[in-house]
Amino acid sequence: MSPSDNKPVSVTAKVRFEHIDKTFNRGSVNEVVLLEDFSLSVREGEFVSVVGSNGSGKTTLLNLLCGTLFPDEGRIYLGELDLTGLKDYERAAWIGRVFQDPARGTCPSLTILENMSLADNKGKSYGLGSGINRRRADFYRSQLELLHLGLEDKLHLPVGALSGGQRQALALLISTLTPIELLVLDEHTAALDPKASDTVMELTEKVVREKGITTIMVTHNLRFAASYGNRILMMHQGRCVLDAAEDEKRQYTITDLLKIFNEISVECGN
Ligand SMILES: Nc1ncnc2c1ncn2[C@@H]1O[C@H](COP(=O)(O)OP(=O)(O)OP(=O)(O)O)[C@@H](O)[C@H]1O
Repeated sequence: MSPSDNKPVSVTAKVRFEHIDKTFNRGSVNEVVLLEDFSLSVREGEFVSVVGSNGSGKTTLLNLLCGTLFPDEGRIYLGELDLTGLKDYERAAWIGRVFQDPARGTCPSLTILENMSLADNKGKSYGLGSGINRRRADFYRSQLELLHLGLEDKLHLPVGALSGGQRQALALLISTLTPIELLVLDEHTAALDPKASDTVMELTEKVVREKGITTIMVTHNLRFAASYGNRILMMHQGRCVLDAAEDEKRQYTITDLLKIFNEISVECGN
């Protein structure tokens, strides 16, 4: 099935997790009962930051959303589209994901132009002769200019020659090159130095705002979670222990978030 066969009738990007159960290694000594009757709804255009303790289930939520994991029970929707049984590649036309490792979003041996051409063809059927779309080079240059990193003059440079920050900025751009409905950011600044992570975070907000993409960002950086986006979720042991949006979210300082985080950890004996 090609993704276009299953395009949602509505273009709303509202995400719904409905009554999700997820247990890893069921029946073994390593069994982890992570999600039980977990439900969550994200409105179209929301930029949600997800924070929480190690092992609280943040990445699992993203994996369930992107189709690299499947729930034991429950359903996951993107707008009207039931994603639950779709494989990751079947969801790729609608969902862009940027990973923690800058090496995962781009191919180092290919040039910036080649990487962008590949991303441009995401979700389309390939025929002989497709590949680098040189007529799109001007469009790629205009997109790269948005980053203000000078990459528009380096279209023929192999991506492996870029710094981690430049590469992550490119991965962000590439993941949003085609008109996706949901952007998933999986600790995408965690491997960068403080300056590069600030730059990538500023670019993230710019790209998300300009393209109006519904975004879910997992981060351990409470400063980013407090400063960016319009909703914050704090996860602990497979549950949302804090969910604040808009004005309520703006009331939370980093100190408040840290306090809640520490209180929850102490309550649970961590
Ligand atoms: N594929 C898997 N197989 C077995 N257990 C898993 C798998 N994926 C996640 N888990 C377990 O589920 C729990 C939640 O993991 P998850 O990676 O979602 O947490 P997280 O909140 O993203 O943590 P971190 O902040 O450390 O990245 C952990 O106990 C983890 O070991």
